[in-house]
Amino acid sequence: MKFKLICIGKLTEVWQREAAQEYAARVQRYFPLDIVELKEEKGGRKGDQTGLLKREGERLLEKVPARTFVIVLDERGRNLGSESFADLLSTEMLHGGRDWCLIVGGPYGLAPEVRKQADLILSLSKMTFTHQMARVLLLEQLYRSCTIIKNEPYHNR
Ligand SMILES: C[S@@+](CC[C@H](N)C(=O)[O-])C[C@H]1O[C@@H](n2cnc3c(N)ncnc32)[C@H](O)[C@@H]1O
Repeated sequence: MKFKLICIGKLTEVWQREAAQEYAARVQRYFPLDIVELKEEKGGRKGDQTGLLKREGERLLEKVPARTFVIVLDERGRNLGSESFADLLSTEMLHGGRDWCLIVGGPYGLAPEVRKQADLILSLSKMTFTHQMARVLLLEQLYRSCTIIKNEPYHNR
């Protein structure tokens, strides 16, 4: 089993890159993780956000491997506790056998066409985070799930 994380936009600050690298390295102790960073489309401030999201979405969907379990990150999605998220991962490992493809949108979110491809639309909170923060939080939750599955002390349950 492996993870592919597809993100729109860069981590602009050093502290964001360091946090993402730290948690990505921790996840990789358990599973291979490929992070693909796609360029943001320009022009959102001029008002054509629908067109921008559509173009971003088309590029993004080209990177989604076939037969993966697709998790789209969106604040309007399903809220899962960390242990439920870990259960989902463990069930997929034991019975599903599919790799996971996780998608974080850009500053203007994600096109409906991307959400339609989701097996799960996952919310980290009802609050909105920057795409950079969402990436870091997701990586931390992936790492946390790995430690929960292995019954390691990080989660302190
Ligand atoms: C700044 S947010 C986009 C906000 C945009 N206005 C929207 O309505 O989706 C950038 C990306 O970060 C992720 N994100 C931000 N907050 C999130 C949350 N609470 N739960 C899950 N993903 C979130 C999503 O993938 C989102 O597309």
